[in-house]
Amino acid sequence: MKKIVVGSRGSKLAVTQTNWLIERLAAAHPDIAFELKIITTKGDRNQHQALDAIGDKGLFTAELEAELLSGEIQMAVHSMKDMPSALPEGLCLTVPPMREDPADVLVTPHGAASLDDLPEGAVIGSGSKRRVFQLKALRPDLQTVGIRGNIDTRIRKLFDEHLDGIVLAAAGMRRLNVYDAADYHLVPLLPPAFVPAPAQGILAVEIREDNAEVKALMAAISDETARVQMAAERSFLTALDGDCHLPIGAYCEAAGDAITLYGLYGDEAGTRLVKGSAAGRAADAERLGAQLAEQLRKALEQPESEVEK
Ligand SMILES: NCc1[nH]cc(CCC(=O)O)c1CC(=O)O
Repeated sequence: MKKIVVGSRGSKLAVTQTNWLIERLAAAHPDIAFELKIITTKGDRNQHQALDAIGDKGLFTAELEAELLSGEIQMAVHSMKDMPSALPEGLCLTVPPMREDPADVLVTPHGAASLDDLPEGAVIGSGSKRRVFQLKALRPDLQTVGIRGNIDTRIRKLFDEHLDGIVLAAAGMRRLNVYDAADYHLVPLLPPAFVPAPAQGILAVEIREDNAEVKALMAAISDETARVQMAAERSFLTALDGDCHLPIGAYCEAAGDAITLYGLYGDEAGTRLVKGSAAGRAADAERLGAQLAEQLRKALEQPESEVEK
């Protein structure tokens, strides 16, 4: 029986979503054995350092990419939103499988029904500039504290550190089956009002460019809408040369062939944050991303631009 080795980081989320993908591939290709291989990355070994402090690109991907290039694994699975915008020579992404929930979600111990229900001066845990600056634009009285660790750790810190809330990706919570729980409450922060990270909820399947065989295997479980959304959102990110030091968000709404891309861009200090949108056709997804990026880059340079409410 032919064997395909699928590489993944060892975090609970990474393993869960890689197994999700393997199950789908195995169902579509019963004659092939798909095998999980866990690979530790530099990002996994530096759990307690702030991401900003480590800060190099490919923190969670470099070791997997080395094993793709050497042929030890044939596929590497990541969260698309953690993928650097440029891939190493010789590697590419396949068309992705169906997208999970793209929204962010505020997790609270109080049972707040909306952001407005949070107490005055509430303390929210998040280390993401995109999340923090958007929250403060909506509720300027909110305080924020940095928080790191995997999803379970962050949920534990919500209680241990007596926070009023944390912001997580709905996708990760749903994949780990912790979206519904008795001891906390959820306030979905829905796009386009609250803009998620580019490609949040989409899985990246990275392969060698010359491996037509695995590319063809992925075709059986690929999703055209996710492909178009990924093209538009990632093109926006790439055009802004985005890294995690800047607040950058993008969400592409797709209704058949008609797409609308929503973007968020700001400066490092969060003193300026601009939002905008551009509409077009699915075939123009990449061009739309680059065009919206240019529009927002210019808007941010205008002295009168300010934090949007
Ligand atoms: N930054 C970590 C990370 N990378 C991917 C996800 C969730 C899954 C996804 O967005 O696809 C998360 C957790 C989070 O942001 O809450």
